Amino acid sequence: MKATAKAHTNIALIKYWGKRNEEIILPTNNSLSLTLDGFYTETTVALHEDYTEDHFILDGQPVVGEQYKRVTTFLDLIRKLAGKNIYADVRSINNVPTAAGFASSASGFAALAAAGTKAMGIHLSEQELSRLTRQGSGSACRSIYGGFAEWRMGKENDGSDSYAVPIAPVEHWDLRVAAVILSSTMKKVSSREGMKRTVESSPFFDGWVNSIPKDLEEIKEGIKARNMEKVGSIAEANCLRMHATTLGANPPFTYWHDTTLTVMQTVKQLREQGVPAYFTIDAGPNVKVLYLPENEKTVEKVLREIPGVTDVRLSKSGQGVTYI
Ligand SMILES: O=C(O)C[C@@](O)(CF)CCOP(=O)(O)OP(=O)(O)O
Repeated sequence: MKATAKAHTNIALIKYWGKRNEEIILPTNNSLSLTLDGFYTETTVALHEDYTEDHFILDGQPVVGEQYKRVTTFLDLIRKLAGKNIYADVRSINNVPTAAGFASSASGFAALAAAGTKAMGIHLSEQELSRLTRQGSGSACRSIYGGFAEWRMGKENDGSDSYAVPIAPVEHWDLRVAAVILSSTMKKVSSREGMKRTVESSPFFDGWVNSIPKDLEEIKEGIKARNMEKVGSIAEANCLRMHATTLGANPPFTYWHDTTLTVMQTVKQLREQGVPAYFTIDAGPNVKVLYLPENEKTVEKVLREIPGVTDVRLSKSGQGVTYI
């Protein structure tokens, strides 16, 4: 059996930052994201009776090591669900500028979960697919849906109630995102390592977690009302609170470098000039800027002129996972 699926990456407006369970990936807080049209992964899973292990080709290159291990471990979950001990040839094409700091693992694991379950003959609801995808990479569970999605952390220890739910479809609001790509040679602390260190050692972590419920409630009201100022300011403040936790970790760290700060200041200047733009930053130096369609030309021009910016990639909100 063979199946192909396409999934888009997503940008968190309320960040997932902290795990309460590393093994099955359970978070310390709810999160909320916007699925993006511009960046996606297409994955084909083909089952082979004669294989004794999985084969994984990413953008034409065989994958080995840690990345291979994460994929084959994830496929074990699907094999267990299907009650089949069969291996697969997995081929993924990433249309995600990994340099853009987008978690290509988000679109990658969502596409893999969809193609893998279909190839194995398992029919999951979107909620069940999101719950499975979560165990590949937390943020990926939100990419099952298009538009705005919320990952509910759940209360159970087995993860049975930890999955994403749709908040508003793509058609609800044409909110745009510009991925500002910076030339960065910084050694990155992975989101997984960064979260772990922060949870374990940052005195600011509890303040971060306690701030989420109010942020989440208010940003959902803002999305419903298509209120750019409300959604943008909450997203920006939430991102700053997330990154504040890293400064308090032991050893302290930050994902930002000089150009990151310049972009943040430029976004604030755009607002002072009457252009509603807001930034958010994930586990890397790159900045994502939220803006409205009517301001696209101004926003792109201003961002491209910032020294140290190597590219600006524009995206609309995108669809959830689809089968090709
Ligand atoms: O996307 C967000 O909510 C915020 C972040 O991007 C960081 F800012 C976290 C992404 O974490 P992920 O790569 O999903 O971790 P995994 O579960 O260890 O694979």
